[in-house]
Amino acid sequence: MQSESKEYVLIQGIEVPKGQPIPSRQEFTKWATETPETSIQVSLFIRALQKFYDVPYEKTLSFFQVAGIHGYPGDLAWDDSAPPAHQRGSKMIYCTHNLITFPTWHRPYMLLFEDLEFHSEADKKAWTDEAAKWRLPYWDWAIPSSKGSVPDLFKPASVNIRVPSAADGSLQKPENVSNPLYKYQLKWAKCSGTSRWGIKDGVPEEEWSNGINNYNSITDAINLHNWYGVNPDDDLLGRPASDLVYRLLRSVPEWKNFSSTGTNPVPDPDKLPHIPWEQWVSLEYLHNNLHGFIGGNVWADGIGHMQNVPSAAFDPIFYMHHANIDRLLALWQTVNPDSWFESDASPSATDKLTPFHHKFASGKVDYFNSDNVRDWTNFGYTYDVLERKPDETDEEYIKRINVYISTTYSSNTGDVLLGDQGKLFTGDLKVTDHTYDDYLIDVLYDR
Ligand SMILES: N[C@@H](CC1=CC(=O)C(=O)C=C1)C(=O)O
Repeated sequence: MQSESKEYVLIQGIEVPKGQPIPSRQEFTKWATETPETSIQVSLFIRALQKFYDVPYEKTLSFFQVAGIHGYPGDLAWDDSAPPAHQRGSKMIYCTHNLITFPTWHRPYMLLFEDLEFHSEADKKAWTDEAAKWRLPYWDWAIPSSKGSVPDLFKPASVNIRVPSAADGSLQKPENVSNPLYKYQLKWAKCSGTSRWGIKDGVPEEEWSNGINNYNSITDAINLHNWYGVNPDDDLLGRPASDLVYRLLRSVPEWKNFSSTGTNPVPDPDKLPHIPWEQWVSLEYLHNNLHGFIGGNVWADGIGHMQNVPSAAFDPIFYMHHANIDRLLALWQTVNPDSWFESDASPSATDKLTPFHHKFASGKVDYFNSDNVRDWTNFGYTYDVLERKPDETDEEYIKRINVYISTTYSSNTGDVLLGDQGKLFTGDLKVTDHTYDDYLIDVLYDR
């Protein structure tokens, strides 16, 4: 990305040197490791994010203004671009919700954040190799092994991070710094620190205005998966996040249904007849639920910035959540390679994704549109789980990704061959287009 005087901020994606593989965004929990103090990339990211926070808010590329693109302050044009055009409360904001451009608008937004982290880190010269490989980590809140817990690196107010090695190559004592992943703090406002499940009904403002986090409430919410809009008789309730990820990626093949709650509206749960989940579960629906689970969505127990569109992007966890939403989009695109906006769709695939500018190969500077961001690998990143094997055909690749989706997310879905539960065909038999792996025993013997 480059910023030129009197010209727009251009979102290009991090450049990959010719002949080098495209680096992958990694899963946050694994990436952060249990000992962040030995990781170069963690150190780079923490330092870069803190520097980003420290940019004065009047600057276009301050964290304050970049986070403000998503929702509030609202009404203001960012980077002298076209003004925001979507109504939220009494204000106009940029982010597209309830529209089929929900997934594609957030793609360049994450690229902008990734670019800014990459370009502003502190010790690039010393650690260039690691810096060149760094991409925005994603937090996979659905991965069954995490049991819904928030990765440790988000939790402490300060962290020990690695410093460059001594001249003889030995590791030096780590440096203790305040942790920018813990919260973002405005310098002037009363409601200054971001909270997760921290702001409660009736509790005096002084107690939460500095920011409060209740991680057990996030884990409980993710595990209780109290999805909104679901009829109590529906078999979706009581299922974990992994189950909804599995259903969405495997059983919602059309873009208009997959992309948005606008074109795939959540029905009134009390109205009969109940509409089967395949007809209303979307990426945006799953994403909305997680905003509530992460931010806090019960006034009596505590709410927080992530549950509210205008304030969500001020919590740094937003970017790891949205990298994961973009990964789910990329996984879905991989297994549904021909699905995209229909020709009469509204908004269309060529409608502009304001305020995000790009310099095209022709040299022209214009806003991105959804077609432009369809292939994410054009923007210098992919995902660890989507790395291709050499010599793999498209067909083998798609099959392998389908197997990855099934083996990672289908536990507890009630699918066929649930060997560990000794049950067969307990799944939703209305879904007919699945293929299933089966056992094959190959016996060789001497006659
Ligand atoms: N219930 C919220 C969920 C939500 C979605 C977001 O995109 C967000 O940033 C924050 C919260 C809404 O749709 O209004």
